Amino acid sequence: MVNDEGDATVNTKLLGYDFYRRTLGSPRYVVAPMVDQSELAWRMLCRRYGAQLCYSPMYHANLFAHDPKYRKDALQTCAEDRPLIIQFCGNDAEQILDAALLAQEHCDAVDINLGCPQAIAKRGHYGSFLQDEWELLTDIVRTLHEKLSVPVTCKIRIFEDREKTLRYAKMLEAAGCQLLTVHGRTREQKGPLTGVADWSYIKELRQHLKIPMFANGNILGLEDVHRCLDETGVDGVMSAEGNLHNPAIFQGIAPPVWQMAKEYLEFVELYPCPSSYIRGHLFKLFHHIMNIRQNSELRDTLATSNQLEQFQAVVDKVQAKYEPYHRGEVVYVPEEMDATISTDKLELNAWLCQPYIRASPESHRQKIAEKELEAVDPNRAKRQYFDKDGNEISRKRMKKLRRRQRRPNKTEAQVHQRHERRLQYCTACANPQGSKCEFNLCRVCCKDKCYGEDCDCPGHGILIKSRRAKAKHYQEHSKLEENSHCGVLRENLDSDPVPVAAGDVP
Ligand SMILES: Cc1cc2nc3c(=O)[nH]c(=O)nc-3n(C[C@H](O)[C@H](O)[C@H](O)COP(=O)(O)O)c2cc1C
Repeated sequence: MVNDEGDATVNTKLLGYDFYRRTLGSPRYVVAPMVDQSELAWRMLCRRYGAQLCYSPMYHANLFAHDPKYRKDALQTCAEDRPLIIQFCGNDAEQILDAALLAQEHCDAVDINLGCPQAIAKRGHYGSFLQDEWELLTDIVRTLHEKLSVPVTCKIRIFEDREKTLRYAKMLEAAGCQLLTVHGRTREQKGPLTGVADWSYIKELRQHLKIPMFANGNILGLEDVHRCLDETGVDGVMSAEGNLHNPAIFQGIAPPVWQMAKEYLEFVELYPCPSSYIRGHLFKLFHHIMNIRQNSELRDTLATSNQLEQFQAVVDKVQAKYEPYHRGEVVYVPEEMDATISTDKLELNAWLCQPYIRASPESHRQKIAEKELEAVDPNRAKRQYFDKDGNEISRKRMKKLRRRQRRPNKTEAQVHQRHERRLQYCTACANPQGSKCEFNLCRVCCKDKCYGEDCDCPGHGILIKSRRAKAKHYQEHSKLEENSHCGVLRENLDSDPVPVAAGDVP
């Protein structure tokens, strides 16, 4: 394993698919590296519920190499915590190597984080902010590949440019990367602009690379995992947010949140971790419950808890309140959501582990636009809505689009495709066109046209011309009947009032 100079040689370690199959055991279900969230206690819970490989949170190579306390906390693991990949960030080959040499006997591979898009990564010059420094990356990956006794792996984001993404991945493979995780989003897709990951890039890389690959992004349930495996041809699928909301995601079940929380806290008793991690996990698990207006006190209690007993008490309260509904002993009347937190009105089955569906980047842009307009003209802002192409649309239409985007298991492309199929714009304004309109207009413009040009649109049910003709007919043929019919006529017209102009019905 180790040569005369103390260096591990590449000849003695398993590489590529041998490493994937024999060392890792061909995992398909992978828990992502998550700062402050993929700690030992959580990993153990996930393994119990079907995770076949876990990543550690990302560690700073420099701190790990030089701060014994940081390293001791980071290396918290146990015999059952395998297979395990430990992830580092850094921008210096020797520094990362120093850290990795100290970690290698506690894990099955060392991963380099090349995907982090956060401002802190920009300041520290690591993660996705290295994705244009191919010489440096070659140096880092090659050094680890040559000097470690375990394989080196990488986690990347895509470039918008497909061809560049492929060259990037090939460069890492050529430098010695033995397994590549591809997060199908660009560096710019983060925070409220996260949006949907594009698996087609991952599929393309899979067709050109020889090393094993994991796909990451858009995994909200087990059906997504299998769809992703089928669509991209990758070897495994990695989940982060979906896993935090449902640690049993890889078993395709939705257990009650208190069950997962209790089991997690039992692992925390065995493998302690900072209270901030625990709070983070419980807030994620209880996301849907904590959004309910009546639970605001519970939310405050959890926010200020920092002892294991306090966390257990919160879990007990959640269980006491929701278990009778879960058992069917009491009929659940959906509760009202806190409007300051969620745009949904009611929450259904909030006590079951379920994914959190992020708002789309379009609705985020919409909110920003509304705020900006509000600042200029408070009355106008409330009336302005835009679709993803920037066209102004009605409030009703906007609500419909938002509802569609919140529907689980639909990629943005699918939602958009359906929307495109049905949605044509009015030729006179940016509102949606009536699907049967004679003049390719929205209802309002169509009505204006029919009034102004004395015509009918049966598609919209706007029959101005016919009604006026009918009115004239009555006027001309029965002076006597006119008054009695006029009332009926008016009644008929009320649903679609025709302005009474000179020469029209009096
Ligand atoms: C709480 C949290 C912490 C994360 N920490 C890391 C990390 O340490 N290293 C890393 O490469 N990615 C990290 N990520 C990104 C995820 O690994 C993953 O790439 C991203 O969330 C997309 O996957 P998802 O759609 O399944 O959430 C983190 C994500 C979350 C939500």
